[in-house]
Order: sequence, then structure tokens, then C-alpha cells
Amino acid sequence: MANRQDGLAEALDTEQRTVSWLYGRLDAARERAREALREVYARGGAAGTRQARVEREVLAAEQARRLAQLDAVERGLCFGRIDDADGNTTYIGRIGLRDEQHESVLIDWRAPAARPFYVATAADPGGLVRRRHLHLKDRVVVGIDDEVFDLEGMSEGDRRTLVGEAALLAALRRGRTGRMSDVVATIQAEQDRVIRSALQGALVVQGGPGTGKTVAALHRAAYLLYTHRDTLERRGVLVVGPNPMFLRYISQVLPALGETQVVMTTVGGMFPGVTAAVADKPAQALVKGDLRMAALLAEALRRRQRVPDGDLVIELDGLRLRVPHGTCLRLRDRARAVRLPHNMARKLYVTELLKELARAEARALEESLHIEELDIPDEPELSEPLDLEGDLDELDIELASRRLWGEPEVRAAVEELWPELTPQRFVAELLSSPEELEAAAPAGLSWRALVRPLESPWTVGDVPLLDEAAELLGEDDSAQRVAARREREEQAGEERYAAEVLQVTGVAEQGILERADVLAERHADDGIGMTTADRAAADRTWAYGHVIVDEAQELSPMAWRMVMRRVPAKSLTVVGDLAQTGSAAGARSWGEVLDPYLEGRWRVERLEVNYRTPVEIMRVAADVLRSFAPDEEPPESVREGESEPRALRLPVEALPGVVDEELAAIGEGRLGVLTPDARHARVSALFPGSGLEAPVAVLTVGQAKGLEFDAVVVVDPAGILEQSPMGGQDLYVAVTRATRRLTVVYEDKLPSVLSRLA
Ligand SMILES: Nc1ncnc2c1ncn2[C@@H]1O[C@H](COP(=O)(O)OP(=O)(O)OP(=O)(O)O)[C@@H](O)[C@H]1O
Repeated sequence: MANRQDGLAEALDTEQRTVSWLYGRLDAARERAREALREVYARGGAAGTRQARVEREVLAAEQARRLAQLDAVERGLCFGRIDDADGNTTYIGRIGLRDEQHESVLIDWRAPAARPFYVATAADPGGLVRRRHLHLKDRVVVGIDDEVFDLEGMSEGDRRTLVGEAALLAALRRGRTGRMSDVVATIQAEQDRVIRSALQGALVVQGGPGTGKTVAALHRAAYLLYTHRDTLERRGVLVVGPNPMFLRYISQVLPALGETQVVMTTVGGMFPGVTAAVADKPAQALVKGDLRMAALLAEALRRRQRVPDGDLVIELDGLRLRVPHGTCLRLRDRARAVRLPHNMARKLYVTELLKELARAEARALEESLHIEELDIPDEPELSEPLDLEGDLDELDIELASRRLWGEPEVRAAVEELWPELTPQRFVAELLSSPEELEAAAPAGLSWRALVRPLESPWTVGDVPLLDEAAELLGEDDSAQRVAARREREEQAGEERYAAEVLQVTGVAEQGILERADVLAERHADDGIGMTTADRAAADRTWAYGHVIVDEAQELSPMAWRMVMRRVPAKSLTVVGDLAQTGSAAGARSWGEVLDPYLEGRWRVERLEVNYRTPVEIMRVAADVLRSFAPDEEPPESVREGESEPRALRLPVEALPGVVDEELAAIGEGRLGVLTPDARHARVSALFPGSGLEAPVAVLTVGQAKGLEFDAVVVVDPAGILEQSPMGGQDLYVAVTRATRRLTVVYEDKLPSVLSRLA
């Protein structure tokens, strides 16, 4: 025993010396960055030439970013060490650090050299003799876990100082904080495969609750940004999550991994300028999410490109301008035939229509003059019949067109025949018009579910419709295109200049900065201080380099159509669990949602170990899963719980008592009260001050998707089962949110799927 204690003390001592030295290197790197920043600021304020300003901005922003990155890795800077059979030792950390001789002394967890730390197993140690986890509190090494792969291959000293307790289980025992934390120190081999999978193509990560899908997807984002920085810094990475609550929950993971350049949003947030937080009822969600909505929208838009019943007649200053019906038809068909989006084809239509109106005006004028034929013998040309229309030349028509375009009557006619539409106006007007919906709906689509008042708030299901509408309508981007061309020309100059800045200042050598073109782009004149993420988030047509969709089973086919538009290269990570699908419009199979875009070019990785829910709770969850998916296997839990889950028959008003009891049992951790949608307000009122950051959060099951709590109280399970056709899936999600304790509270009858708790 004494020997073991001595061995531990010796090992802690050795590791402490290394860790203290590494923190010294971190402090030195921070000081260098701070010094560089001071130097940039010392060069003066906003004055100076444009080049000098760009130079300052480039350097200041890069140094500030570097400093923020160095600050973010303070906690748990170094968490692992691997020793190979040749006697080499490598320390693994949140970022890479070098010593004065530029030798690598700490390896970034994402670098290839760190990989053995994550993938070595007893069966396949990959040349390692030992993997060691270091547990730090602030800058002090407080614990060590060893996994030995080859005792024979270790030195006498190393054998003496072996220390062991599974690092993973220690990590899993930690109390929850209301925010997800990174697992960089304990990534498991199956997760590592997901994280380091190639950038190209689509990867589906399918796994039951608590298998670390979200955490693996976020580490993958950090890994891809590290490995493909050139491509991804320029194009950006988008993470799509199920709801704002979830985004808040995961918001700290990427910054703690040193990445701040990722855009995070929900489906409801993907149309710039619209914030849709209201969920649709299942019947609406189903229809709005149906791919046939694309055809409906296209047809409804065609119907807004009209032809008058008879001739087009406009009264203008006592003249009747008449464009024959047949001409109107021809103009409309010609404008449609160019196959441009509606608002762009409209330009052509208006131009042509104005010409026709100019001619009609000449004709009307001719008639109004009542001059039939003049017969003046000495002036033969005057005796020609008057032909004002025939006499119009190009210039006359052009001038007349412009004048006519200023007339309100003409504008009103065009508005009627081929209106200029925003996506918002088009969709809102369509959904409030049963006649138009009926006329445009493909056979079999239950369009009646869509009808609603004109001023209704936007729902999540509307956003893919707005996006589709924006595609059909097109934006008038000719001015933007000219500006973009000019910007590109300027950028070529800026790139050259940024490269010089890097060279002259020597910053490039410190390994801080990336390619000059990336820098120049980020600091182009109109966007000083704007990051790729800022620009991408504001631009509906931005093409991301990679998109990660979490809780992907919830997306409707129309939402997939929108997501796929954002990633033309089809480089995606799709993370989800088909057994947890809660939305009526959600996925039943991955092929069904992905094949329309990827034609089988997607691969699946499965995660099968549940790191969240203890065995006892998982037994209850397995009963629920069997009730709606008899062939599905629940994931296997890695740990035993501290108590048996229980069911209590109580009125809702008695909940605070139960919650107090549970809070006392979990100590520092967090508790979630999960309710059916209809009961949320009533239960929330019992817990003033509750929230994600508070000890108690009261949430609907939809809001709790992807989250977890030390203790969970599920209220009214029968209500959850009955609230939608996917009630079984909802109850499965609810009972799998607990990391330690589960209590089910019911008023009337316990549903039979929970009879194990009776
Ligand atoms: N390798 C790991 N080391 C430590 N903790 C882990 C590891 N993998 C997963 N976990 C923990 O397990 C819990 C579940 O992970 P996560 O939320 O990513 O699962 P999920 O598959 O997305 O679950 P769900 O589908 O239920 O939303 C989290 O607390 C996470 O930190």
C-alpha cells in the first residue's frame, strides 16, 4: 500500500513539473500576443493611409483572436500523455505549444500525432505501451489514470508509478452545470472515428440517446476547422440545432476548444430577417414539410404572373391605352420562357409591356386627333395617312416607356399582372388565401391545414417555405454583382498587400496567421472587423464549407432542401436518432431524406454506448422504445445509477415537494421538470426563477431535446404520449435526459409502458 502511495506521489510530482512548465509556455505565448497587440495600438488610431489602416486592423484582429484562443485553453491545458515502445513520450493538450527551439512540446488534440491517445485499445495499442490521463484543478495535477497496454515495454520507473482509475467514468460522474462541456480528454475510439472522418461527402452519425452524438459532432467541427483551416475559414461551418435552448446549452463547447468561427442556428433562424420560434401543430408541420410544397409554391407564383381576362386597358389623361389580350399572353409567356426567377423576369416583362403601352398610346393619340386624311396637293407627305405608331423610333419608345413607368395607373396594372414580391409577402398572402392554395396544390396534398390569417406570426415550418420562395423570386442582385466584381478587383491588391504585412512583421512565422487571401477577405474594406461567421450568418445565399445538423431526425423534407442549398459541396455531418423523431414531418429513414440530394453517397457511423443514462433508467427507456419500435435496440449504458427510478401518483401542485427532495439528493447538480406542451405554463408557474442556468428548469419535451440533467422529473407521462402521433418518441426522449435520477409524476393512471415503475 505504501508503495502505491509513493508511486502516486512520485507520478504526480513528475507530471506537475511538466504541466507547470507547459503553463509557463502558455503564459509566454500570451505575453507575446499581448505585446504584439500593444505594438499595433501604439502605431496610432484611425488616421493614416488606407493601407496603414488595413495593416493595423489585420494585425490587431489576429492578435486579439490569438489572445482569446490562448485564454480559452487555460482550463485543462494538458490532459494526456502517451508513451510508445521506443521510449518516446508525447503530451496532448487543447492546443499545440512549442519551446524556444521551436520543438513541439504539447500536441494539439486534433493533430495526427495525438490520434493514438484516442484510438489505442488493449487489443490494438498501435505501438503504445501506456496512455495516461491527467486531471487538473486550475494548474495543479490532482489525479492520474493509467491504462497500460504493454507492461513489459515499460521502464522500471514507469511501472513503479502506474496509477489507474478509468478517466471516462470519473468524467461521467461530474455534476451537470446547465451547459455542455467538452470531452476532449476522454473521447472514445468510436467517437474518434466520427470526429476525424474525412471532410468530403456526407457522414451520418446514428446513435441512441446519450451516445455522445452531439459532443462528437462539436469536436468534429473543431477538428475540421483545425485540419482544413484554409477551406473552412473562408467558407465557414454551420451548426443547425433543434431549438435556441439547445444552442445555448452547447454554446461553450467550441470556444473551449479554441474555435469561435462557427455559425450556430436553428431551422427557424435560417432565413435572415425572420425569427420563427413558434412550432407548428403536427397537421401543419406535416404539410409544410412535404416536398410537394415546392411544387405548390412554384405553381402559386406562376399564378401571380397574370393575363387580363380581355384586353389590357389603361385610362391615362383621357386616353384609353389598349394592349390586346393576345399580346399580353405573348408578353407573359416570353418573360416566363427566359426561366429567370420571378422578380428578375419581371424586368423583362415590364420593359416589353411598357413598349406595348407606348405603341398603344400612339394609337390612342392618333384616334383622338380624329384626323382621317388630309389632302393638301402641294404637300404630298402631309397627305400620307397619319401613322403615329409606325413613326415611333427606338428612342421615342424608350422615352415614352420611362414616362409611362412614372404613371400610377401603369404601376397599378403591372402590380396586378406581374407584381414585385418579397418572400415574406408572397408566402403570407398565399397562406391566407384558400382559393390560391387550392388552385396551386398538387393532388393529394392537404392544403386546408395551411390556411391562416394574413398577419400570423412566422412558424418554424414557414422558414423553409420562405427560403424556397426566395429562390423562386430571386433577388435583384445586379447592383450587388457589380459591387462584388469591383471588390474582387480590389481584393487582388489587398491580398498582395496582406502577404507583405505578414512577411514584414514576421507574424506568419509565429504560426499565428493563415493565408493572406483569407486575411485580405476578412479585412476587405467594407467588412473590417467582420468575420466569416458574421458575413455568412447575414447572407441567405452563403455557401458553407461544411454543415453539421444535430437532432437531424427532426428536419422535414422541405427543411433539408433549404439546408442542402447552404452547402453546395455536400460536405455534411448529419447527427441524430431515428427513434427520437418527435416532429410529425421528421425523418423515418436517413435514405429517405438524404438520397434525393446525395443518391446514396453518404456513409453511416453508429455510436452504441450510452454515456449519460444509467442502466436502471435505461431499462425503463427500453420498455418505452419497444412500444413504438419493437426492432430497435437501445444503446448500452456504461454505468450503474445511484437509485432506482420511481413513479409517484400526486397532483401537479405537489411537484415542488418532489423537486426539493430530488434537489437535496443531487447536491450541486441540475434538475429538469419535463412536461407535455399543454401543461408547461401551469407547471412553470410553480417554479419561479427556473431556467437552464438555475438549479431547476421547466421544459416541454421539445425544448429538452439534446439536453441532460442530473435528475429528471417527468410530469404527466400520459399527456406526453397523447400530445402527438409521435408521443412514444417524446416519452423516450423525456426519460433519457437523466444522468442520475428519474421520477415520473402522474395524477391519474400510469401508462402501461411505464408499468415497471408501478
Ligand atoms: N467520451 C466521452 N467522455 C466523457 N463524457 C462523454 C463522452 N461521450 C459522451 N459523453 C457525455 O455523455 C453525455 C451525452 O452526450 P451527448 O449529449 O453528446 O449525447 P447525444 O447522443 O447527442 O444524446 P441525445 O441523442 O440524447 O441528445 C454528455 O454529458 C457528454 O458529455
